[in-house]
Amino acid sequence: MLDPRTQIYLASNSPRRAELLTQIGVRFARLSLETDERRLADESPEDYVLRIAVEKGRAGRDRLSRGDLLPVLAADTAVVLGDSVLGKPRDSADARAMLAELSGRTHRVLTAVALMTPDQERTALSESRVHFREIDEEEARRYWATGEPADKAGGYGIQGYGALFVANLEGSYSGVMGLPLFETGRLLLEAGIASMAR
Ligand SMILES: Cc1cn([C@H]2C[C@H](O)[C@@H](COP(=O)(O)OP(=O)(O)OP(=O)(O)O)O2)c(=O)[nH]c1=O
Repeated sequence: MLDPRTQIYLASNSPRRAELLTQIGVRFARLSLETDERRLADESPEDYVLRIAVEKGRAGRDRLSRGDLLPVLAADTAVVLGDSVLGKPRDSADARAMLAELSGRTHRVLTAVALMTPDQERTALSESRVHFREIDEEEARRYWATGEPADKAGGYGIQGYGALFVANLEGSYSGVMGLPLFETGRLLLEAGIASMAR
């Protein structure tokens, strides 16, 4: 049974998104999702993450029973290097190739947030720039063995061992981790949902 104090649904399987939403004191229930995350030909990285976040939000809303009017929040994160968008690594070789590409360079992390209310779809986009120090093959191998890269866009987690690679971050730490809290709090407020619940 749904706790009557629940404010929104979080349409996400990501434990990080749940952790971040808890951080700002929003009372939520989770909806799990299966989403096709393929990028369309000629789709910009910005359009791509926004489209996927909206699709996740709509899929979540479609799962609600009739008459359930609680808003649905969803997000999508991509690591962008030049023209390429790095998703989650397929395997060890893919993950090590991603780290080799990111090594010693600056990449962007885009996270789109979508908030679906019965009468409106609101979106926000967070962009961060992350500079990695150089990472050698041996370290990339050890990093894969920790299990951390497997389920993360770009094959790293800034909130974990991945912090060791981040020489500089310009933007939103929570956005890189998967849910930009400033933008999320603003969207929630626009929809009349208060954070900082105790
Ligand atoms: C870059 C980076 C990504 N990530 C994670 C956040 C997201 O969970 C994941 C990006 O994949 P997403 O497809 O955005 O999300 P997801 O499939 O994990 O979850 P959902 O059910 O909401 O679709 O990478 C980190 O945890 N730390 C990081 O530093």
